Amino acid sequence: MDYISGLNDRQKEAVLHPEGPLLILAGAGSGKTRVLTHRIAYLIEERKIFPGNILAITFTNKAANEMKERVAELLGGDIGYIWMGTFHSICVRILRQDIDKIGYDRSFSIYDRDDQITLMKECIKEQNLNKDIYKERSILGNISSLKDAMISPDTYINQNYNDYYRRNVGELYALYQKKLKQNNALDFDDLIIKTLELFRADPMVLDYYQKKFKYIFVDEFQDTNKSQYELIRLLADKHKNLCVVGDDDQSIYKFRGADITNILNFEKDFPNTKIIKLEQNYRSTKNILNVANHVIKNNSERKDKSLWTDNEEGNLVVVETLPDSQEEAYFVANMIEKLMVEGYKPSDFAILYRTNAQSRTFEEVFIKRGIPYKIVGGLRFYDRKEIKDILAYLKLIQNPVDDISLKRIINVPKRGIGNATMGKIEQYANEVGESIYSVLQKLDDIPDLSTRAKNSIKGFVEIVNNLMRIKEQMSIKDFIEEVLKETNYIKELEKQDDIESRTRLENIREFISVAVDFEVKNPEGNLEDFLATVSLLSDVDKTEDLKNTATMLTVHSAKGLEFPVVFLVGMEEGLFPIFRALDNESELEEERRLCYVAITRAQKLLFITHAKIRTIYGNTSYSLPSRFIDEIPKNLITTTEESSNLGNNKRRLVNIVDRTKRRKNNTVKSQENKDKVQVGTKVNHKKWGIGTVVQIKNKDEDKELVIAFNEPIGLKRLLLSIAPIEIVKGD
Ligand SMILES: Nc1ncnc2c1ncn2[C@@H]1O[C@H](COP(=O)(O)OP(=O)(O)OP(=O)(O)O)[C@@H](O)[C@H]1O
Ligand SMILES: [Mg+2]
Repeated sequence: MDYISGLNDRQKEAVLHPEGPLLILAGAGSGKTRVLTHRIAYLIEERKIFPGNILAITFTNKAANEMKERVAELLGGDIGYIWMGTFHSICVRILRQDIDKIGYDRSFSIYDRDDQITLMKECIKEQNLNKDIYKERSILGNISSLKDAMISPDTYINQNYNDYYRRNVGELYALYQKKLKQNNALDFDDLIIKTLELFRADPMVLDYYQKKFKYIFVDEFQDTNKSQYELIRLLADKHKNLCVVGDDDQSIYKFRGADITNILNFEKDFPNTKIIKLEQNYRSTKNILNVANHVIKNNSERKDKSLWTDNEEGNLVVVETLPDSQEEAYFVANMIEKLMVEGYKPSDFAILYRTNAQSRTFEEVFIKRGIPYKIVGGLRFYDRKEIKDILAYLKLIQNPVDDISLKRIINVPKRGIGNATMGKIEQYANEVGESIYSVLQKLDDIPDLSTRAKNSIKGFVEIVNNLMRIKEQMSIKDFIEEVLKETNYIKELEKQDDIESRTRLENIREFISVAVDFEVKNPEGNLEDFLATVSLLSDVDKTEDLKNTATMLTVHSAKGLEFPVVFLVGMEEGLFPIFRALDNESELEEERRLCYVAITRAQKLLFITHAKIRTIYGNTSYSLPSRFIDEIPKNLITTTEESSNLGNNKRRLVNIVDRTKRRKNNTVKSQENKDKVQVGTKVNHKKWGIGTVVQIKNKDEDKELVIAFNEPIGLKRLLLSIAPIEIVKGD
């Protein structure tokens, strides 16, 4: 196959670049990722480079999957031995081999956000610090930045010895690390840091990977932080065949320590770097690109770039004002239905929003309308209780010193092992310096345990020991089913038999299908590999089969992707740009880059919407259109109404919004209908008016609803059976 036909001259030059460092700096949609994939294929096919000598890193799981697909397609098969993935997944692979050299067990657990929070809460308590001042989330944020900048707890404590607060943060950082180690666990930042530590501690290991990776590629280079940069710098140090591609206008992770100076350092660290700039955009219509250019040029901290396209002019960008977020969702749904009649497929559409919380309204409307959709990121599948429970069982079985996982499930389902009992056990474990699971094996040594508690614990230990014994003997799927059976997890849910428990069972089934899917894709993979993969499905980007569904995702997770039709929703001051950026110039510029990323995802059609009234988390407020909308010259935009008035054939497809404009609110009054109340249902209360159900809990035979009414009424708790409410029926 010919890997360079169909590329422009500059792109060809990059693909054919002989040896040595290569930096491709170019705007959105100019074919950076395409060059990268073509170069990989070219090296393998034409230059006969062994695929195992190639390492390619990108930012999200989804982008990594797309890259795999593109390369596999070019090679006419699969990607074979190429190492391709995110920074985190690559590091997990390295650490699984050799982390024992820096004192961890190779079966280490990977802690996600929730695990981290639990652990940090313990640290704050243990240090006797005031939890109103030391908030676990913000401390974890601090620690994460320190890790990115490769600052150790000791260094930080020494640097801030005279600052009471910071010194305590440093102490918490130290304790947190100690506890991670005790649990044989790593958080996401540690995956990078510990890999660096391993390379420093054991030059043989580093040497092995330096020799192995003769060619290294990094996509979205503008978003690598200091420690990630250090990692690739080390790996590329021997062969210096490092090819990085990036766009400073799309740098959107400054808050995570991504640093544009990496691009500058690059030329310093790798002398004789060949720099290639690409200026032709192949993705978007002239109108869309024009809009993007007009927005980004308001940033002062940027190198001027000219990005142009030969593509057709296309439709004007539609900017639509809607009364509230509900109407906004209906507008998008109607538009999608309309465009599907015109021949678009569900998978052509993306709904991009600034914050995950915005997806809820769209989901409800899409479900009602039967529009198939997937949520990337923020899909709380892996955050759901039942999934976390199963994962905790698996993690414990894999890594018995993982106290956090053990504590999560020792009494799930209920086994009569209460907090008091656990307190005694933990205290004893601390005293003797062993893991909880290990002291559970010798219950008689633990003081003050009741016989009843002991019996319950014995039962638990027996189950887990037994599972540990059989885990190698069956497939992952069978093993998970065995775990669910032996622990009575399924039985308890079946006994409960209500909507909640049925949903949970359904999610569990979905989880089992995740395992099946994993086994098909990784016939050699074991439980450990499976857990590593699942743990890496961070909420930034859950990989999913996105074929033939519309995609909902945050702008952050849309990086590098493209869609024929993009709806950029919630374009309001305080939402996008986000509230905290309103009075901070540099954060505002980051928001603008984010907006630029959003606009440049669109290939053919772009709709920008904003609502006049928005309710988020039960708070309703008036919103102004985003300043980014004002930055677009008026002659580049239209509204659906205007474009329908034009009667122009080309713009015909955007003119059927009239029916969105006024949906009638029929109120249906009937007791049976109350069964249909779900989270998100709009109800009319006799006294308080219209509100939205935001939470439903089972309460004895009844259900307790939490309903968000407009200010000043706010949140109210009501019992379903007696609440004087009626469902407000849309359409
Ligand atoms: N020479 C070319 N001829 C035709 N299409 C091209 C060419 N180069 C790139 N494309 C297409 O343009 C689109 C954008 O390319 P690609 O995703 O590689 O851009 P990018 O620079 O990586 O964008 P981003 O900055 O958003 O990551 C893709 O659909 C790609 O296939
Ligand atoms: Mg790209």
